[in-house]
Amino acid sequence: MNIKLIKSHGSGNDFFIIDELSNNYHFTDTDRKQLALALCNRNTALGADGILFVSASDVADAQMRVFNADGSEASMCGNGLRCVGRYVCDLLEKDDIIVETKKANLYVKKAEPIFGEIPTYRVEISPVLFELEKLPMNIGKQVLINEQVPELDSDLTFTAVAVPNPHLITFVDNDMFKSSKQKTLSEYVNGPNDIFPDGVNVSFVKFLKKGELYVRTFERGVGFTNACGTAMSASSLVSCLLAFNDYEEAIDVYNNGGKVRCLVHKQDDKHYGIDLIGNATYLYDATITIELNNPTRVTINEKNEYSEQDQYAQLETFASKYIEKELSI
Ligand SMILES: N[C@@H](CCC[C@H](N)C(=O)O)C(=O)O
Repeated sequence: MNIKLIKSHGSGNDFFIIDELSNNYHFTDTDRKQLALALCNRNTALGADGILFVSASDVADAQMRVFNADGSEASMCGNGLRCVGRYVCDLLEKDDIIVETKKANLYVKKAEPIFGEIPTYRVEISPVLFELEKLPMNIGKQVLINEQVPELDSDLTFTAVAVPNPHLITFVDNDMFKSSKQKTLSEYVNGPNDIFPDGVNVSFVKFLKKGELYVRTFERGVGFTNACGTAMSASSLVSCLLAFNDYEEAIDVYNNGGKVRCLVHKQDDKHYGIDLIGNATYLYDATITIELNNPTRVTINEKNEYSEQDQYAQLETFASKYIEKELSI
């Protein structure tokens, strides 16, 4: 069959958008999994961190489903939601929309750029859940905020939060980014283990100065990515909980693919909301031919490159120089 794709990215976290809303595709979940495994492979196919399937919704303007590169389905994707938000806003000729995701209907709005004239969207990250059973994380506790977990590491302190996909966050110093600790820990908690039976996204975070963080994430179902939107949102929230940053104040989050901005809202002692603001950049569109029952062979019939990445590259350069200076890496 022929499938139309748009290759997009948010902070260099890259995805194929497949529109099931306007095209007459009839995918099963096995097809979606197979498509993710086939198309996201960077050695044998076009390559991406995941696929964002856009479909009709009974309760919102559209529905987004996220499949990671390993074929697993995620409940949310912050960088992906900005890309889907742009796609659906353009399709419906609207400046703001509601997108149905696995666990919540989320507000998305076209926003003022945070760098140059780059297409920018603000997305709601919700719900925010600290109950460890929601991740799930099994360590015989109900919540974990800035505490040691001897089963995981003898020095680091961790916070666990679901937004609603699961995140394990630790604030570290510069040397930690040069060590292999994040890789070893992430591979352990994303392999067969009793603490995180469904795996978890693992972020190492550096507080740079008030209103600025650097976040590096090993994503469940993918590995190290340039950036993870929900991880940067969750890390911003944790930075407010730990009093590094302030609620309702902009937090610029640097990552290996650029920079986003987060705003953390404290509704009361138990309820929080986060806005994630950043680019939604299109790289190309393409039509491919693929057999769903033998998806290893992918033929690209047509590919049109967009020119907007040239402008985005200025933000990438700016962010990487800043990270190099601040972290000496
Ligand atoms: N890159 C995403 C998160 C994608 C899902 C994640 N790998 C998971 O399995 O939870 C983001 O920008 O939030």
